[in-house]
Amino acid sequence: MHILVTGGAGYIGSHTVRALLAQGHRVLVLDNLSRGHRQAVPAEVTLITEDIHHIDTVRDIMELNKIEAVVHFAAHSQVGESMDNPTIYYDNNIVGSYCLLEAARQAGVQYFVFSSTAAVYGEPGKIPITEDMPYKPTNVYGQTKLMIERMLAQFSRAYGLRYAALRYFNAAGADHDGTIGEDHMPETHLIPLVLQTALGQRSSIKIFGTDYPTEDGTCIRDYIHVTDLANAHCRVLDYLIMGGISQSFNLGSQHGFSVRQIIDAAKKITGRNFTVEEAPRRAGDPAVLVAESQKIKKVIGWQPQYSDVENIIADAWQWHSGHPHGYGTSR
Ligand SMILES: NC(=O)c1ccc[n+]([C@@H]2O[C@H](COP(=O)([O-])OP(=O)(O)OC[C@H]3O[C@@H](n4cnc5c(N)ncnc54)[C@H](O)[C@@H]3O)[C@@H](O)[C@H]2O)c1
Ligand SMILES: O=c1ccn([C@@H]2O[C@H](COP(=O)(O)OP(=O)(O)O[C@H]3O[C@H](CO)[C@H](O)[C@H](O)[C@H]3O)[C@@H](O)[C@H]2O)c(=O)[nH]1
Repeated sequence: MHILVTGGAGYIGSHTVRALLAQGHRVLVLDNLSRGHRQAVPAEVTLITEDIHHIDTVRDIMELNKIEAVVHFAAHSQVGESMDNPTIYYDNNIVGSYCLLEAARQAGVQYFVFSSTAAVYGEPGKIPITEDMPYKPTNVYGQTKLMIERMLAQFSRAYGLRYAALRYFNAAGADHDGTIGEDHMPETHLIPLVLQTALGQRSSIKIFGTDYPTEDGTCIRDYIHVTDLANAHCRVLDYLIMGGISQSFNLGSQHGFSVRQIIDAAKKITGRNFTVEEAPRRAGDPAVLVAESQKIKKVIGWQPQYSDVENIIADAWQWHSGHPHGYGTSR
C-alpha cells in the first residue's frame, strides 16, 4: 500500500515507518520538523517538510502519490504544556487533524490510523482500563485527542472512512538495532530522564510524589515498547484493509510498574548509581494507569512481544548511551 505517515520524523512515527517498510509498504513521511528529526527518517523514504494544516497542499501530495492510508502521529503531546498553553493544542491537534482529515477526504483516502492516548480516560474508576470506560480527560492534551476520535467517528459515518484510534499507554524503549530512539526537547518522560541521569547529564532524577495509594507510594504506569506499538500499526492497517470495522483500541502491556521500580530497574541495567530525589506530586498525574489490552488481541491478534520492562530499558539505554545528544541539534 501507499501510506502517508504524518509525524514520521518523531519518536513513535519513525519506528512505525521502519515497521511499515519491513512489511513492503511504500511510505511517504510528512512532518514539519517542529519536534522531529530528519535523521530519524530512513534515507530511502521521502520526507516532505510540510504542515498538516495546509489542506490543499496535503491533498495534492496525497493525490500525486496515490495515498491509500494515512497513519497520523503529528501532534503536540506534552500534558503540562497543554495546560499552560492550550491554544497551541487546539490548533495543532484539533484544527491540524481536521485539516488532514479533510485533505484525506478530498483525496479519497480510505484508511486512517490515529495516535490516541490513555489520557482520554483521565483518572480511571477502576484498573485495568477497558475501552468502554468513561472518557474524562483531565488535561487539554487528552481532550484534544478525544475530540479527534469523535471527528474520526463522524468522518467514518458520513464519508465511509475506515479508521482505528490507538490509545497508547506509556511508549518507551527504542529500536533494538540502536540507531533510532527517543529525542524530545524538552524531555518530560520518565525513562529517558532516568537514563540521562545515569549518563551524568542530569544531577538527579526526581520522583514526583511518594504519597500515592500504591504499594511504594509512587505512580504506576503501563510501559509499552515502541517496537510493539510500531508493529500494532501494521496489524491494524491489515485489519482495516480486510474489512475490519472502525474502532478504538488500547495498546498497553497490561503490567504496571511504579516510578521506584523503573528507577531500580534502570540502576540494574545500566550498572550505574545516581541520585534520586523525592519531590512533590506533578499536577494532573493519576496514581495508576494500566491497560486492559484484550480487545486488540481478540479482534486483531496483536499482543506485545518486547514490552518486558527490563528489555524496554535495555533498548532505551543502548540508544541513549550510544547517542548521548540524541540526533544532535540539527533538524
Ligand atoms: N510518547 C508517548 O508516550 C505517547 C503516548 C500516547 C500518545 N502519543 C501520541 O503519539 C504521537 C507520536 O508521539 P511521539 O512521542 O512520537 O511525538 P513526537 O513529538 O516525537 O513526534 C511528533 C511529530 O509530529 C511532527 N508534527 C507536529 N506537529 C505537526 C504539524 N502540524 N504538521 C506536521 N508535522 C507535525 C513533529 O515534528 C514530530 O516529528 C502523538 O500524536 C502523541 O500524542 C504519544
Ligand atoms: O522526572 C520525572 C518524570 C516522570 N515521573 C513520573 O513518572 C510517571 C510517568 O511519567 P511520564 O511523563 O513518563 O508519562 P505520563 O504517564 O505522564 O504520560 C504518558 O501517558 C499520558 C497518558 O496518561 C500521555 O499519553 C503522555 O503522552 C504519555 O507520555 C508519572 O507518574 C510521573 O509523575 C517522575 O516521577 N519523574
